[in-house]
Amino acid sequence: MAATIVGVFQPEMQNLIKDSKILLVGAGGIGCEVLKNLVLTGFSDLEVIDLDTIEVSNLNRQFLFNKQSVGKAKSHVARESVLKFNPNVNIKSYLGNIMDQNYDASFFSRFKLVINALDNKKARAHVNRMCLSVDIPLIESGTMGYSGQVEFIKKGVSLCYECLPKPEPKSYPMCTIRNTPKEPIHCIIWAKFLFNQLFGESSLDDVSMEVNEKDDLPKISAREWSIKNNYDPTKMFKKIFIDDIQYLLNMKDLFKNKRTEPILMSESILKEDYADYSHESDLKILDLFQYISMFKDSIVKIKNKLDLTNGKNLVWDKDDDDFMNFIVSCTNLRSNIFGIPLKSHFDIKSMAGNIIPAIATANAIIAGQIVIHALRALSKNYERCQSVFLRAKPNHKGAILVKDKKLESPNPNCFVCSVHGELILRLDTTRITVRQLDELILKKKLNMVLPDVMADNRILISSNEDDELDLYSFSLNKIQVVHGSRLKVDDYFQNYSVIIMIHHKEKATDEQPDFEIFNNMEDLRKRDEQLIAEENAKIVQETYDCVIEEFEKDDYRVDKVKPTYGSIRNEQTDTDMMETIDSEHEVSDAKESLTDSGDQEVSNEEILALKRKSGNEEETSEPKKSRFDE
Ligand SMILES: Nc1ncnc2c1ncn2[C@@H]1O[C@H](COP(=O)(O)OP(=O)(O)OP(=O)(O)O)[C@@H](O)[C@H]1O
Ligand SMILES: [Zn+2]
Repeated sequence: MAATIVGVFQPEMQNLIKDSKILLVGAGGIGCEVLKNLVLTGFSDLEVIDLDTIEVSNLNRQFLFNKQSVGKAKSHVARESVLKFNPNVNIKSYLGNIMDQNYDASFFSRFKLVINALDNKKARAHVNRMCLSVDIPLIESGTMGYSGQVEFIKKGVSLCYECLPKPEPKSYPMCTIRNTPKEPIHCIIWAKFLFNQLFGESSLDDVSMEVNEKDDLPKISAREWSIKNNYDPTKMFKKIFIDDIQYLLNMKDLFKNKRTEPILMSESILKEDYADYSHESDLKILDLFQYISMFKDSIVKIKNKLDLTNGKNLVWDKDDDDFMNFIVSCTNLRSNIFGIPLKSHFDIKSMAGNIIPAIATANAIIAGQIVIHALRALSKNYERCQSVFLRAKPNHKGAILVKDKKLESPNPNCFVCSVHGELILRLDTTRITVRQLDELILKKKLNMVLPDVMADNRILISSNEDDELDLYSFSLNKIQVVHGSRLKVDDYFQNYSVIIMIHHKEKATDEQPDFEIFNNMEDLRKRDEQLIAEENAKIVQETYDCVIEEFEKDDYRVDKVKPTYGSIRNEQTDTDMMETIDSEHEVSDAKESLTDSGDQEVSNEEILALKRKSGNEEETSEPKKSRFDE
């Protein structure tokens, strides 16, 4: 179109536009906009792939779709819609996962340029590796609310998608999730782990206890127990919300230090009548009996879905109503037990799905910039393909679209695009099994699809189904993978190889991560320093808690310290001050001044110093959010 209008592009560019075959990965919010732009610019040889079908919730911004398209494949409908703008364009559409083996190196090498319009790290990292392997330029993009970003990736010329570490989403200590939740988000995360444990992919994050049905029989996992009991909803309710809680209550030390003890529900609740919830608004908080009914219904419906998969695992999806009902009911039932405020279906869905509203205008701006980058990349004007950022608020020059000064060169230590990729994997070799190495570390964390692993010329993991290795259930040390072992890992599908050096570290507590990955020894050392600092802060905190506990007991009652506090907060009542002290009690901070104080010898000056410190801490402890990824 535009390319055929004389004067819009130089003849050379017109030819490039006409002759370039482009692959678009993703036909969602950004993808629809990009497809329309490409066609209107005059590109006439396009392929588009998306694994999903159209949902009603897509219609507000994915304007190539309408009500009649709901349930149909995004890629096919997007193709049909843009053909109405220009029927002479050659567009091929695929309903499929770009990580599927059909889309191998020979598939990718047919294109002049690939454009990513995806919504998850895993697929982005995979396309990055495929494009590096066949040396095809890639344009990577993403939006989050009003912000967005376009990046150009070319082997040896620019940073690749994995050159720099990506911020990790905020994580919570596993023991808080399993044992001592304090906020609704802890219960939401617990409910998502529970979903995976009962119906999804196995992980290290199991939350429901193993079951010992008879003393003389070995314990079985909650998943095995559920299968044995045919996912009976009443038995499941009793196990998860009564027996598991009783188990926690038996752990005497768990609820010291002002942690809220869970309240055990009486088994008589199991006999209550069904409480309908089907006509309630998503914005309303329901009563306990409605959540019990919702829980039981969701178990039955999800079990039916599980039966249809022929033994495969279910993958949690916020847009599946039964999965969401499971999360909502589990979250609120657990919150109720731990005295945590309940949340509406709407709020829980936003938190569980990490939902930040998608903004059509942000997608449109980013899609426009993608096509500008595409024209520059095709004419090999790489130096002008520096990253462009859409800002939620204007910068000091009043601009919302800002670009980097120059195109960044590749990171020479990148474990993906550098010649000799190496990584250090720190884990407890006595606890991590070969299966966990394969599924959780290589596939889930390092985004591989079909890894093969060798150590000392022995094959440990094979992507070839005919190789019967059967080492999956062994821990790494049992197969002589120990501190100092070097694993050679290849993913021939991604044409990607990396050496993984094993660093053994005993996992002492539940709170420690199951494994950590470092690019080099320097990063590992820095992490150790950080851990030591955190450990010291914890010791100081415990000392502080002891001192305050004594202080609150008798001699140092609030009325006795009033004069000192009164001079700062003279508007406060005694009860206000009691609350102030309590809430500061919770703030974790390094309170060095108290490390060697005697129990009751704490002075008011020291308390004041602590108050100031905890104030500072609160200002800087804002969690950092990860951008553009689920
Ligand atoms: N591995 C993959 N292969 C092919 N397409 C993928 C893959 N992973 C994600 N996608 C597609 O990328 C698109 C991303 O678009 P977008 O971010 O607008 O998500 P959405 O699912 O349409 O919207 P929302 O997540 O907000 O409901 C989706 O259509 C999704 O199906
Ligand atoms: Zn790289």
